[in-house]
Amino acid sequence: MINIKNLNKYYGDTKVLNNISIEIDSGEIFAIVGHSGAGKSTLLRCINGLEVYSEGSLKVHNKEIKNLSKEQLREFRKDIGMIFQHFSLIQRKTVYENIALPMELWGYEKKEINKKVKELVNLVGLEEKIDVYPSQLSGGQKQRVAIARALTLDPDILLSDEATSALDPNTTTSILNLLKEINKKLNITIVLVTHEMEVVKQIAQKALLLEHGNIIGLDVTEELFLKPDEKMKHFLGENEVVPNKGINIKLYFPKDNVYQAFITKMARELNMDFNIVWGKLEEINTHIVGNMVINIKEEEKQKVLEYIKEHDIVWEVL
Ligand SMILES: Nc1ncnc2c1ncn2[C@@H]1O[C@H](COP(=O)(O)OP(=O)(O)OP(=O)(O)O)[C@@H](O)[C@H]1O
Repeated sequence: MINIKNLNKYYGDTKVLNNISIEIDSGEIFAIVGHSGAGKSTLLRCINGLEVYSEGSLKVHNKEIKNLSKEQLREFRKDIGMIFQHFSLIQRKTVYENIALPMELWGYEKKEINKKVKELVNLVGLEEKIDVYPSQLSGGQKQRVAIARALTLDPDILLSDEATSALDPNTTTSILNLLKEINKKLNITIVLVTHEMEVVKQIAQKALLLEHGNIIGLDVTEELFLKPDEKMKHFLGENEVVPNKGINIKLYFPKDNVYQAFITKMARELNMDFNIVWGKLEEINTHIVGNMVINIKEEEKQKVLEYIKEHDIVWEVL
């Protein structure tokens, strides 16, 4: 649905996106992750034609965005909703009027607007706030209004630029749950930009890691977190401190694997003790994944590795 190939973008002489190639499938929730200044927003804005890219190709529904005329671009943007960190609501308009705005601008009839706004207000759970002004809403409620407004023209893509960055963790979770619901119910592809790993873990099926305009990771979310490479570890700020005596083995537990049972069973069946020196379990996309570092004696290395291999566990010796 969105195909980006060898994309480069410069601001003046500065290259801010370097050789970006990604494919985003229809119905996917795709995260673009990176620290401040990595180029996330620029990439997102290239997708809806708000920024022009210097080199390479960016196709949405097989249309090369840089070849679209002004009029075509206007039509194209109708199919793309966008939400922002600071909601961008109009303060002197009510919730109803804010949501109705895109349809009014496109000249829809009042009756049709009314039907759609009511439907969307219901979807985002703000029926009781329909006639209030943004100043009377919490941050989470404001973002709900912005989401409803982004959906009025029935887009098939929703772009989200740090939409939860101004919200507390509980409100963030409720907004992410709403986005997941919208993704499923309306089959909308969601591309979201964030600097928060928690957001990626909670919602994204695939993620792209950007650093200084370069791709440093691109994978299914579970894979990225399950077995992070050196760049990813650096990115996450993880430093594993392990004993310098004996052998340290890191075990990766993919989804659906019963990690605790494996560890205790291995100890029992091999009749040996080992230390768990490091471990982390997390929920990613509603699956429990994690990794654990065990420390064993040099002479036990072979039998432990044989056991691990038999049980189809991903591992590495540190
Ligand atoms: N209009 C512009 N003109 C010149 N340079 C720009 C412009 N917009 C962004 N930049 C630069 O491009 C780089 C990427 O910016 P971008 O906003 O895409 O990063 P980001 O990852 O979204 O960061 P943040 O989360 O801080 O917004 C930065 O170095 C930024 O200073």
